[in-house]
Amino acid sequence: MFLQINQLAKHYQKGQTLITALDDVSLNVDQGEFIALTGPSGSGKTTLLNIIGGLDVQDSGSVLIGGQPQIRGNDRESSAWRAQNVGFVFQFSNLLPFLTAAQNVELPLLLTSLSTKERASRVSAALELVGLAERAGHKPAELSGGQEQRVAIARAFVSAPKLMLCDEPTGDLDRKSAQSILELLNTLKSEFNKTIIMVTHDMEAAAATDRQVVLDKGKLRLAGQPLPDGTFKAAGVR
Ligand SMILES: Nc1ncnc2c1ncn2[C@@H]1O[C@H](COP(=O)(O)OP(=O)(O)OP(=O)(O)O)[C@@H](O)[C@H]1O
Repeated sequence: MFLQINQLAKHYQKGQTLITALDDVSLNVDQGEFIALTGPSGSGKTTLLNIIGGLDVQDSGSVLIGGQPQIRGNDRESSAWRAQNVGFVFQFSNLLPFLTAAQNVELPLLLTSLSTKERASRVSAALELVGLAERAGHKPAELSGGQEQRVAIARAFVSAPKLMLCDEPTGDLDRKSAQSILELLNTLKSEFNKTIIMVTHDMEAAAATDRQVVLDKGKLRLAGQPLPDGTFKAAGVR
């Protein structure tokens, strides 16, 4: 089992109120699985994604990636751990506007010991993979929304993480661009054996994955095989 999430709980204190963001969440994910994480607004999806990726800390419970606990924090060691293990893709591409596509993709590699030449070769391979080799020298403002998201995926992929965590990656895109992003994520899964967890409100996007997991008020409710009409067949949470 590649990703093991055991009995996670997370609360936030907001004034006098204690908010339960995650309540006893357990989930196992195989290497090479593409999972959709769905559920109403405020159900804990982003909290779960951030805890898996080491950006947030749970109150209790554990997360093992490849059998190892995460290294958390904001220091160099935890940033390097994240670059090697987890690739993040967000709803908005968060590319740095003053850097070219290639320079944006290179960013996570600056934390590694790779040489300039090795970095350049990884960056071109990643841009090639997302179909944007010819746009390497373009700045984000010169790219379409879908292209920007492809660059963001190349940036998440370039450091060769086994796990890709995507928070509404198609949320800001038109249907056609969204479709091509979903195809790209499926390529990362099938050709590179990446494990992908994608938060989405879009049932069509969820149906493009292997399995849906639903959060409701911080509890994992159901997991099942998505059907083409966007509904899913209930199944036990593994
Ligand atoms: N930093 C924080 N401080 C206080 N409460 C928070 C914080 N982050 C999240 N929450 C609360 O925790 C709950 C879960 O939030 P989370 O962002 O994980 O939900 P979500 O399912 O991703 O929502 P959405 O679909 O709207 O993005 C919500 O009630 C939210 O208000």
